[in-house]
Amino acid sequence: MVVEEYSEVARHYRIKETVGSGGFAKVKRAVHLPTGEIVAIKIMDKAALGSDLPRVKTEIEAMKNLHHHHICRLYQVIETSRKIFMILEYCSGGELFDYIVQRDRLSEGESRTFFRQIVSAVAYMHNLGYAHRDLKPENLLIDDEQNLKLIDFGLCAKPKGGMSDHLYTCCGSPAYAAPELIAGKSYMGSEADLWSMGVLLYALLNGFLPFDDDNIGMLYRKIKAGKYDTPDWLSPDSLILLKQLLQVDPKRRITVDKLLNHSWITNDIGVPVEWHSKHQMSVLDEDVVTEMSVHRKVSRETMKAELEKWNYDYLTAAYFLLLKKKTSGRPVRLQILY
Ligand SMILES: O=C(Nc1ccc2c(c1)CNCC2)c1ccc(F)cc1
Repeated sequence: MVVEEYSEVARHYRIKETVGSGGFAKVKRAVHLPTGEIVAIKIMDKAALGSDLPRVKTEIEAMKNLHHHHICRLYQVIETSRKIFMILEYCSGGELFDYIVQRDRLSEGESRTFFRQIVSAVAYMHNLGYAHRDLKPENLLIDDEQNLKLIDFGLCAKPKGGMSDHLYTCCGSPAYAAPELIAGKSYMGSEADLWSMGVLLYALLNGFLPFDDDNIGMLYRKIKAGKYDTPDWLSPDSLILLKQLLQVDPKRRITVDKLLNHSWITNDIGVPVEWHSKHQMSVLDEDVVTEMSVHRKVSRETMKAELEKWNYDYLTAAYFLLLKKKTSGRPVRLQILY
C-alpha cells in the first residue's frame, strides 16, 4: 500500500518519543488511535536504506508468516514514496541486553525462564523452515509481562530447499557467529542459530561474552578454538548445556528439538518447552469481527472476507490490536475516529 505522505500514519497513530535507533531505522513509541493501544513504529528511509532495502522486505515477509507469543508481532506496513513504516508490538521493558547489564548477570533460575522462551521462539521458527541468523540480547525485547519477544528478521533465511539447504552469506554479529559461519564454509542456518543460543545462554549466566576481543582476527581465532572461561558460579548442569551448544563442529552441536526437554531446561520446572504458537491465524475471533463490522457498518461476512486478505493495512492492525486488548482483558472497543 503506497501513499504519498505521512497522512496514512498520522490518521491512525499519534507518534510519541523515540525508543531506539539502530543502523538504518528509528523506532518510536506511538498510540493506535482507534484502540488506544501502544505500538512501536519502525521508520526507515528508503533512500538511506540503499542496498539494505531487500533486508527490510525479507523482514516484512518473514514477520507476516511468524505468529508466536515470543516473536514480536507485525501489525501493519505503510509505505510512502520516501519511507517504510512497520507498526510493531511495543515491548516496554526494552532490550534483554540492558536488562542483563543492569544486573551484572542473572541467576540460573531467571536465565532458565528467559532461555526457555528463546528456545520456544527458535523451535517455532526452525519448524516453519526459518533460521534467524542474528540471535543476540539486543534482538530480544521484554514486554510488560516480562515475556521475551524476538525482533529483527532482516537476516533470517528460509532456504528454498528447506532447513537442510546450506547457506553461504556471512552475516549477523561476530561475537555471536558460529565458527563454520566465520570460516566462510557453507553452513546450516539452524545449526548457526544453536551456536548463537549458546553465546546467549553464556551471556545470561555470566554477564559477559564467551568469546570477546577488540581485534576481529583474535575474536575469530577464539571462536574457532571454542574455548571459554567457566566462572565458579556456573552449575555442573549449566556447563553441560553450554558444552552441547558451543560445539565447534556443527554436526556435534545439539539441535533445538533435543533442547525442548533437556535436563537443564526442565530443572525445577518439570515440563518441556512448548513451542507451538498460542495464536492461530486460521480462525478469526468472533468478538473482534463483530466490533469491527459494527464500527465500519458492514456485514460480518464482508468484514471477514476483508480481514482474511491479511493485507497488513489498517484493518489488520485494528484486528490484531483489538485481539490483544481482548486477551489482556481490556474491552474490545474501537473509538470513533473524528
Ligand atoms: O518496543 C520496542 N522498543 C523499546 C520499547 C521501550 C523501551 C525501549 C525500547 C528501550 N528503553 C526502555 C523503553 C521495539 C519494538 C519492536 C521493534 F522492532 C523494535 C523496538
